[in-house]
Amino acid sequence: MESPDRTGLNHSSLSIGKNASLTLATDSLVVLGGFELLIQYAAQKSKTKVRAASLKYPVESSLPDEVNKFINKLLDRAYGQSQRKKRMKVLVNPHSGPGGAEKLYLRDVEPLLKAARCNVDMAKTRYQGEAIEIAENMDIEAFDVVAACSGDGLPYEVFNGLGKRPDAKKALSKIAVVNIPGGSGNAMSWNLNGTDSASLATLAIIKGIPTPLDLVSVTQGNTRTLSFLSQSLGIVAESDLGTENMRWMGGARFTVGFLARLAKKTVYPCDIAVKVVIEDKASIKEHYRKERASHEPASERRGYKNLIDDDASTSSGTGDGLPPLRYGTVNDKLPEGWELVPYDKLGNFYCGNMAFMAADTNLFQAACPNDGYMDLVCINGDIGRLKTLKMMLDIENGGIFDDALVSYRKIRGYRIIPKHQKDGYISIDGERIPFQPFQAEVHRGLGTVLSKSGHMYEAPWSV
Ligand SMILES: Nc1ncnc2c1ncn2[C@@H]1O[C@H](COP(=O)(O)OP(=O)(O)OP(=O)(O)O)[C@@H](O)[C@H]1O
Repeated sequence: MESPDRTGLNHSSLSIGKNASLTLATDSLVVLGGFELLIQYAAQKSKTKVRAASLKYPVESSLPDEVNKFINKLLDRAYGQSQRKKRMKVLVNPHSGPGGAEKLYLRDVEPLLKAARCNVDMAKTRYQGEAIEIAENMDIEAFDVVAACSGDGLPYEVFNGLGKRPDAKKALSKIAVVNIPGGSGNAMSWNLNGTDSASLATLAIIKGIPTPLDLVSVTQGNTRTLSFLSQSLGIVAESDLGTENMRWMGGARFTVGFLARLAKKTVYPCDIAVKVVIEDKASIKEHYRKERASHEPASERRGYKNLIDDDASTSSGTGDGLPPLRYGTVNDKLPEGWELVPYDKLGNFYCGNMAFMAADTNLFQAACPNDGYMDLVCINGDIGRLKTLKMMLDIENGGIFDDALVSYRKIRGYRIIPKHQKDGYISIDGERIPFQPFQAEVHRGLGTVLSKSGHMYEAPWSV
């Protein structure tokens, strides 16, 4: 306590104008009376752009409690259940996208993160694979989020870096991996932020809700990698990976590549064994509706404890690293009950974990972030060009799920062995892997992302 001096004034208190004073309390500064209230917010500039803006109002109140209550209420409304002042490790791929992700970051992203008082630690990636190292070695206690300002390639590396740690399970559940779209393929952002606009995505992330995400282990040779988006073999993989020379086109390169290959009616013969869980489309619709209506807490959306399955008990494992593989690797003998079936006319094998594969490509209409299943689409390659073109249109208008020529299943694992073809394309999350047999299985809610809804994708076409 400070005692008044000879003038009779208390120096802990300073009058700063009409009805206003500053008071030094034991551990804080109490501002009484007239002062300014600063509100920083995202101003809508166009359909696809928001910008950081601020409003200042003089406040003439001698009741700081009243003002604080108002501020807290405002922030509650703005953030809901989302965490404020997120601590973010931001990785910018300077070579990403047609215009350069770095410029985009400085202009559209950073001012919003600052206005939201996020604690940002930004690094530019210097070479391919660096994001794996950064995620593998980061202090997970110091951050809530790793944000990749890039295409889908960098988030893929971040998941895999977190997966390499001895404390992988904890790291993957504590750190939310998000994408600020800056590449040419921004599927992750379409699914979770509902946009490929960098500024709108940043706003979605600032307000995002932690959401468990199923991750898929892919084994090939002696490697095990984590996939968060998709695995494909056939026309889609080829259209994506076989068109690197058309990168300047941006998203259109995919469609152009697809149409060029379609004209050839190519088939990609394979032997495939699948652990199917839901086989018919009516039951898949039922399952999807249940997921959409379910609001169980995030902690209940991880591991396999709720799944009724003969091999469920061994799935989560007790160690701190990645969960053990329930179905072994591609080098082991086929798991019990699996049967290799020849798909001699396969045109497209596409296994998805998210709903959108690109802008306007909501192929996996029944995909859910953490239902513990992968969605498998198989389409024959010999079905005729007109029908295939109709299918492409169906993807755009939400009719692909019900197309009788499309096989759609909810599965928990598979093995695929390409045959009668020396080389070809296999894509894991848009990255090319060798054209050799591989096996995949899903781990329920192993990873974490931020989403707008907290439990579903931002897809326009559900089932
Ligand atoms: N400085 C760098 N130089 C070269 N490659 C890099 C660099 N930083 C990151 N990369 C690599 O770039 C690849 C593409 O990453 P990104 O996440 O942007 O996905 P993308 O959608 O393929 O991007 P885009 O299609 O726009 O190039 C990743 O494999 C990543 O490791």
